Amino acid sequence: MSTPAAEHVPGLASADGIAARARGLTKAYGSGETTVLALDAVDVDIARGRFTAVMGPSGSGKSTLMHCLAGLDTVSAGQVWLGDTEITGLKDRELTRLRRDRIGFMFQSFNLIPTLNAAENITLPMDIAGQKPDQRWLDQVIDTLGLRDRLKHRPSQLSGGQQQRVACARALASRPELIFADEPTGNLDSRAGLEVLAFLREAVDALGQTVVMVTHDPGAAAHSDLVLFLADGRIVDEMQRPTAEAVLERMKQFDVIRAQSDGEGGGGGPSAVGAESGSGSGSGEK
Ligand SMILES: Nc1ncnc2c1ncn2[C@@H]1O[C@H](COP(=O)(O)OP(=O)(O)OP(=O)(O)O)[C@@H](O)[C@H]1O
Repeated sequence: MSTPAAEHVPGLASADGIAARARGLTKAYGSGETTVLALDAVDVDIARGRFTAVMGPSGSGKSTLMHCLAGLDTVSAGQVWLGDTEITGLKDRELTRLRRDRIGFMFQSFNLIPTLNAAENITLPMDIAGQKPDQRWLDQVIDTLGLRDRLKHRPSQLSGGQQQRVACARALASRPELIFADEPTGNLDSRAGLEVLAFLREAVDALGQTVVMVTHDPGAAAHSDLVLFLADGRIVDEMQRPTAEAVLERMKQFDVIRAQSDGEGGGGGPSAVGAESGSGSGSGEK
């Protein structure tokens, strides 16, 4: 599936064009000498109706950023909004409800319930919440994902790709404002991975969903509209209309900089990264 051109210019979208926003988002783990600064004053806007990928070296803060944006983790400083709702400062119960009602999640491990069939797995979060699915929407999701003839199958009777499609349908079922996908193709072979990426793309293009995906795979990132590059807890670059080759080239620069800073005895901070970057836009949140 081809990736359509991104019209969105990060940082310039109108307020209602932003699905999630962070300002000065800082997350430290531990205390004293063992403190790890996982996120260092990150400013980011996630555009509504777009597919955003988050990339960066291992330990750069990708999962932490996703968890803080999704209200799965508390922040040390800064503010996070989902739409117009500031989620920093919400109580646990309010956060749980907000996640349940407004966010969909897809993880590397599909997290399907083995004793439930595909249809039951898809609607489980809504059933638990006592919500009735919008049947027309659900039908559209099931047909878009090609799951119609698999609904009565249990996870063990489905291939890995089909299981991930069920997980994708489950994330979409309640028509959430925002879908977070953490390495959604990590456990799949390349063909099944491509299928899932095509469906996420379709969820954005045909169903108008907003997707944020953390990935290590330049080929996966190439399905997005915009790639945000993290290094040492900061967004150091971004690339619109990414191609796998351009993303790979950009990622190689991280390795070069890391090798250089290792050679110098460490200390190559984010400011050392990300000057020129091929197709990077150079604008927006840095
Ligand atoms: N619960 C935790 N306690 C202490 N440190 C943590 C915790 N979670 C993450 N970190 C640290 O925060 C930093 C960012 O971690 P994070 O998992 O967000 O990185 P990542 O980019 O997602 O990495 P990977 O690509 O390896 O999954 C790392 O240095 C990590 O060791």
